[in-house]
Formats: sequence, structure tokens, C-alpha cells
Amino acid sequence: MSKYVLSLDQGTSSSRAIIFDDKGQQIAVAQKEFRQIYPQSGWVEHDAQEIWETQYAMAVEAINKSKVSFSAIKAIGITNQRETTLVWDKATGEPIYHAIVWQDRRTAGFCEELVEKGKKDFINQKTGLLIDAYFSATKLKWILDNVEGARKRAENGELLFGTMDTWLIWKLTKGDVHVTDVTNASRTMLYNINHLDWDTELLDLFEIPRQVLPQVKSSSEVYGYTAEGVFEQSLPIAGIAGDQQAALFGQLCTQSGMVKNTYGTGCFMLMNVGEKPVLSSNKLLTTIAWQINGKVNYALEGSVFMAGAIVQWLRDGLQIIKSSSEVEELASTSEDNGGVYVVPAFTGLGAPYWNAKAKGTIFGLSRGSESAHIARAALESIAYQVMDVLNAMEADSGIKISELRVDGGAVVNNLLMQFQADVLGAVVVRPQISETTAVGVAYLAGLAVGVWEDVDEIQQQWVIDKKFTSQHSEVVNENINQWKRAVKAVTYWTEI
Ligand SMILES: Nc1ncnc2c1ncn2[C@@H]1O[C@H](COP(=O)(O)OP(=O)(O)O)[C@@H](O)[C@H]1O
Ligand SMILES: O=P(O)(O)OC[C@H](O)CO
Repeated sequence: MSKYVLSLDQGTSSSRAIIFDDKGQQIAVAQKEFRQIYPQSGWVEHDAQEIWETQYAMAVEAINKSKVSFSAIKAIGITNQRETTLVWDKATGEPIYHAIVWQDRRTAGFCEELVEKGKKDFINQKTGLLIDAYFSATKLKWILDNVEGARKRAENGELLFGTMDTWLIWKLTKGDVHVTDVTNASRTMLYNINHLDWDTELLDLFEIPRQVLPQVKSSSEVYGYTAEGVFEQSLPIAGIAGDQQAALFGQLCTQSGMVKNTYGTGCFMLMNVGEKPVLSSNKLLTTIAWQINGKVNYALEGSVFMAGAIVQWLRDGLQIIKSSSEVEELASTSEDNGGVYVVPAFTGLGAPYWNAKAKGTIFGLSRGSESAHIARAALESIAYQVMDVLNAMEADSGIKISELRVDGGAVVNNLLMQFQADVLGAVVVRPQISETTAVGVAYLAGLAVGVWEDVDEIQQQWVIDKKFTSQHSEVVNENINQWKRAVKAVTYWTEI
């Protein structure tokens, strides 16, 4: 009889639930978007109750759609938007404030102060992270400082902190289990990735009482069981991973030097660097990839803020396409970019630049420029940004990357994938399973309960859909040079 795993994929814009069978095949999926709350410019919040309600409803819907019996579902795996920060009352289960989302910039000023105080290396060596409002620590501090009475209640042990994995498990177990895993902990800026524990000096720096923090577990073990009445039958919760780490696992990048890139709204590239952390000299992050059977794997990570989002802008802002999928056809009507370059720094530039003040810019317009050139330049800009991150990764790791495994909504675009291979001078490989995040955590959960014996067994389930081989040429070299000049010009504009 087949065995099944339920994956809960709690993302930034929607809650999804997917049932996988033991061949890694998707049996049923349910997805629901929830509200994005923008109380002020630069602030982004989620209603944590809505996250729980949508995630729970999707789990029930996916189970019903799958027609799989509860006894055949062997485990639940949870993967989530990372860093998003919630504090709730231990006794009532009520959040004391909305969840502050990873994109929220309200603590940027405090982060600048920390940099000015010379805390950069101190924090980087302990956490692998750069000081930024992106991570949970300053968000948690903000809640304790700004919600009336919160700090006192936290010190009295009345409040709990968690990222979305922790919150969902606490709800699924009706308040019985308060845990997270190493991958999520490694994004808080409170966790020491060398000692694998919350770091006392960091807790002091950010004034965080230890008693609010969840227990940190591996990414693959039974953390607890769903409480009575949640589902028809109690199910073990056996896998947790931040969504980008889950995708790295779902892409079976289990050997040191293997790299995946996810092309969604933004891009997240992760490289498995093995069992020792590698600190970056090129403004990448060091993070924990997973912990299985006591063994920790580390990763280097680079994020690009604007990837698929530039295509959304062509659709909603410029209105030169009606749907994202039309971009490939429009870009293909021109043989080249006609000398047009887009630097999509609409919300600054991410890795490896970390220029928060950069603005989006289009270069090289002429009377002959057409919407096709802009569409092509926009797609090319995604590939150049990924190239910059990959080059930084090669420099940090000392490894020449010859293959990039890709996933995410934009990888259906063959023109983009071919151009990506061309500028990287590497093979771009698109697997058949597109839900790499959800399948990644299904694997982590299934490994813990024996659905799969080991990684070797899972390895065979990763099947290639299409390989894009590099056709690197002089023209591509020239394109890359022009891109570099464009980024320099944007940087100059920012400085002025
Ligand atoms: N054919 C396409 N070419 C390029 N980008 C696309 C295409 N189809 C979808 N996208 C982009 O992919 C993104 C959605 O991917 P998804 O993985 O669902 O993102 P997220 O998880 O960040 O919401 C959108 O930004 C969309 O514009
Ligand atoms: O929910 P996603 O797919 O946009 O991913 C968000 C990342 O985990 C943020 O670090």
C-alpha cells in the first residue's frame, strides 16, 4: 500500500497544502491567498490567525481532494516563509501583534545604528548573517518594545515567539509543542550557527528574554502529534525547514557544491557547502541548510529582490503584456535587446550589492526601442542578477559551478532559462517536479518516519524535465559588460 506525506507550505502570499505519495508524486493540492497588511510605507504584516485558518483549511481540502485515508498519511512536513516574526500569549494563544513579515523595513534605522556601533563582524561570525531588518531579531525586539506591557510579560514567561513553522505546530498541537528547526532558527539573527544554540550575547544585545524562544530541533524528526479533534486521526509532525532550504533539499542538492535557484517574485540561490559553515567575503549569507540524524549541512545564500516581479511590472505597470506568460512571446519578437538594459532595483539591489537606496533604471533607449526590447531586457536583467550572485558564490566557495538546478514560477520561460545558461556558462537544469519546496519538506518528514529509508532512495525521484546548455558567445560577453556598466551607473546615481 502506498504511503503519503502532507506538506504544509506557508508562503508569503498564500498557504498551500500538498499530498505527496512515496514516489514523490503530487496527489492533491489546495492553495489560498491571504491579506497583505501595509500599515505604513515600508511596513508589511500578516494576520497570524488568518494564516492558521487558511493553512488548516487547505490541509483539510488537500486531504479530502486526495481521497487518501488518514491511516495512509504517515507524516506532516512544514515549510514556511522565513524570518516572519510572531509573539503570542502562552495562556490564551492570542497573538499580541500581527506577524511582522520578512519584507518589513521598520527596524532599518536600528540596524544602521548597530552597523555604526561596529557590530557587523560580531553578528556575522555568530549567525552568518548581515545586519539587516530582514531577519527576526530586530522585529521581535520591536514588538517587545512597542506593544504595551509586552516586555514585562515576556520576562514573566507569559509570551512565546515563533516563526510561522513554530506558530503552525503550536496550533496543530493545541499549545503542546513550542519548537522550530535549525534552518528557521538560523534566520533569526539570535542563533549561533557554530554552537547550534541561541546565543546569550545576541539575546543580551537585542534584549530578548530566553524564555520566549522555541526549542530548536533538527529538520527531520517527530516533534509531536496533531492534537485530538484537529484531524480525524492524530498525525505526526516530522519535518520542518525554511522554504528556501526545503527547495534545496527538494532539488536533491545534497552534495557540497550543488546549487539551486528559485525564480519567484525574487530569486533565492542556495549552495550546499557541506558540514562546515563558509563565511562570505562577497556579501552572501551563511545559513543552515538542514540537520538530519544529528548532521548539520550549511549553505551559502544570495537573494535577488526583483525577478518575476519585473514581469509583473511589465504586466501591471507598463501594461505591455496581459499575463506573465506572454512575456516570452513578446521578447522573442526581437532578436536581441536592441541595446536596452534594465536594472530592476525597484526596491534596492539585493545580493551581492545590498544597496537599499538604488532605484530601477532603463538604459540605452533610442527611437528604435520597442516594447519587445524592454521585455527582453527585463528578462535578461533577471539572468544577470542571478549571474552576479553565482559569481559571488564561486568566489566564496572556491568551487566552479557547472550546473544550476532551477525551480519557481518563472522557470517555465525557456527564453529566460536559455539566456541564463548563456550568461552563466553553466548548464541550467529544470526538474519535472516543480513543487520543490513542498516536496523537499515532504522528504524531510518522510525520512523521519520511514516512508523513505535514506537520501539515496529519494535521489531516484529527481527527474530532469529539460537541460539548457550554454551557448556563450562574444555577444553574451558584451551584454555582460554592458550590464556591469549599468549597475555602476545606478550606484553612481544612488550616491548623488
Ligand atoms: N512565463 C513567465 N516568464 C517569466 N516570469 C514568469 C512567467 N510566469 C510567471 N512568472 C513570474 O513568476 C512569479 C511567480 O512565481 P512563484 O514561484 O509563484 O512566486 P512566489 O512564490 O514568490 O509568489 C511572478 O512574479 C510572475 O511574474
Ligand atoms: O514565501 P516566499 O517563497 O516568498 O519565500 C520567502 C523567503 O523565505 C524569505 O526569506
